[in-house]
Amino acid sequence: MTETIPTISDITDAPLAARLHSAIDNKTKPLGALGRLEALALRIGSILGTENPVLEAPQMLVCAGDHGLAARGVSAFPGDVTWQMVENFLAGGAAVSVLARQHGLALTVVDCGVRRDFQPRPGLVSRRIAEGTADAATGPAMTAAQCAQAIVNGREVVRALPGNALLLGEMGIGNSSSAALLLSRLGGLGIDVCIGVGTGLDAAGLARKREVLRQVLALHAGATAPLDALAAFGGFEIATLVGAVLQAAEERRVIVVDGFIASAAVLVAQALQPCVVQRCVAAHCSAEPGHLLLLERLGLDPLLNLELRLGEGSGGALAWPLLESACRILREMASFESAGVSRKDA
Ligand SMILES: O=C(O)c1ccc[n+]([C@@H]2O[C@H](COP(=O)([O-])O)[C@@H](O)[C@H]2O)c1
Ligand SMILES: Cc1cc2nc[nH]c2cc1C
Repeated sequence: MTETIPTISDITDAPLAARLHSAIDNKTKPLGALGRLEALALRIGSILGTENPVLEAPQMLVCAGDHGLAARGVSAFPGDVTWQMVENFLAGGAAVSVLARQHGLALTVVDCGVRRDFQPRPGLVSRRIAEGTADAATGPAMTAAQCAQAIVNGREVVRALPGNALLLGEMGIGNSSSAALLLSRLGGLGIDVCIGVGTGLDAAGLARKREVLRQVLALHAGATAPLDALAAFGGFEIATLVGAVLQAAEERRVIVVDGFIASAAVLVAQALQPCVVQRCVAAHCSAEPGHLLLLERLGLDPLLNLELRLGEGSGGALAWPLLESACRILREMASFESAGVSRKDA
């Protein structure tokens, strides 16, 4: 049986980091001229434990689930959009479907608890906990047992996937509320700065979301431990992603973090096992205002700032070519010595 929380080791390796630094500095370019791509190359080399990293069989994992809280009008869209978008992912028409195809990312969609049954088909993995979470405004979104099961599910799904890179994606109407609540509780921030328009609330909708989330936070004042907060605020797709992050970290895969909601899953995983973040690359900074605050708490610098607020893993897919370029720079760029290029005058 899979344990819920694995121990994630510290992968700090000073001699390897020094070799990577010197390999990057000896490439045919002025010192530091490849900017943040150099830090990215260093990070990927450190995660994969080599000066010649090759990203293999990258996996885009989109976890989907419904939220009881969505019935309280905290989203601009109806809950049915969760299952409709799962169909769209599988039919190949969603943004993440298009971008995953473009970049050669294998797409797996996990039904973690969508309020609708799906016909089995390739690319869909069924790991349903229930037909959506309970309403977090009246009690915990999930039980401790459901939360633990969702984490184990995420671990098992990733364990069965090939490759050494995992891109995180999610879908769930109402899940920007879960992410805001998790950030507030685990990040020690007032709820107001953690809330944004999500799928596009108007001013009245945003005011309603603020009011609902203040009440939810107060109802679960005692849920301060990471797993208690996760169970209180949901959702199933976030808990499944927590398991996916823990498993990928244990296997030393490169973890590409998407927007606000995927990052909230990493925040929970970090609270459980701080070293998971060593394996993470932040793809982008979402337009959802809490995301920047969340990334600061993770200590991650986002690669892109395209004002995305879509989720699905779309930002991870867009950032993917940068990770591939960083690896190619390490593997294929000539050094001053090998190319016979003169160094800077002393
Ligand atoms: O990832 C983000 O930064 C992001 C920001 C805003 C919205 N989303 C997506 O929109 C949904 C959540 O928004 P909401 O308004 O329903 O809470 C969910 O399906 C997410 O994938 C995602
Ligand atoms: C259409 C739509 C697509 C999405 N993809 C991720 N979250 C979403 C929310 C909506 C509403």
